[in-house]
Amino acid sequence: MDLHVRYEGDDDPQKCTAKKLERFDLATLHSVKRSVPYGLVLDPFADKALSPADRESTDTLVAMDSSWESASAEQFEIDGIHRALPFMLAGNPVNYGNPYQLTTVEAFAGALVILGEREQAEFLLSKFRWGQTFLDLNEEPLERYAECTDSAGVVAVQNEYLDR
Ligand SMILES: C[S@@+](CC[C@H](N)C(=O)[O-])C[C@H]1O[C@@H](n2cnc3c(N)ncnc32)[C@H](O)[C@@H]1O
Repeated sequence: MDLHVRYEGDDDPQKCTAKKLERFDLATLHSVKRSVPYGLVLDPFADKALSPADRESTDTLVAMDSSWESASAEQFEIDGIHRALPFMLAGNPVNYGNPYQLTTVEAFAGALVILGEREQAEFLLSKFRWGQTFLDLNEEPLERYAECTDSAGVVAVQNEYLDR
């Protein structure tokens, strides 16, 4: 899938995972909203969870890279199909083990696995020393989300993890 990032640029560029993806030519960064192409927008404020059914709608995945401190619903006012990611744990050293607050590369990778593009997910994560940790931590839920047919199924699986 084509990966695009609405880039706010308020995080340390040395640590920013979107910047690193750009350096490897794996994602395109956009500093203005209007240049972001229409696609599936990874949006933690969205009402609907991403599911394999979304794969049919587009070949374009969009994330919004800003620091979590400044992330607001307004920043996600991007034209596209907005989806939240279901329960997953961060594998990066800054937020290790925390649910939902993923880095941009983790969000892309989790979404790609759910959408049936595991190879691309593994390739992105291979550029990060902790990348495999993300896949290991979330192996079982990711596999189960990827087997669901729709968003309701993904939410039902997610609820099993939240109830534990
Ligand atoms: C807030 S930025 C933080 C990026 C961080 N500075 C980095 O270097 O990767 C992470 C982005 O990944 C996506 N993302 C992360 N967790 C998500 C979730 N639970 N649901 C949907 N999208 C999510 C969103 O596009 C979000 O804006």
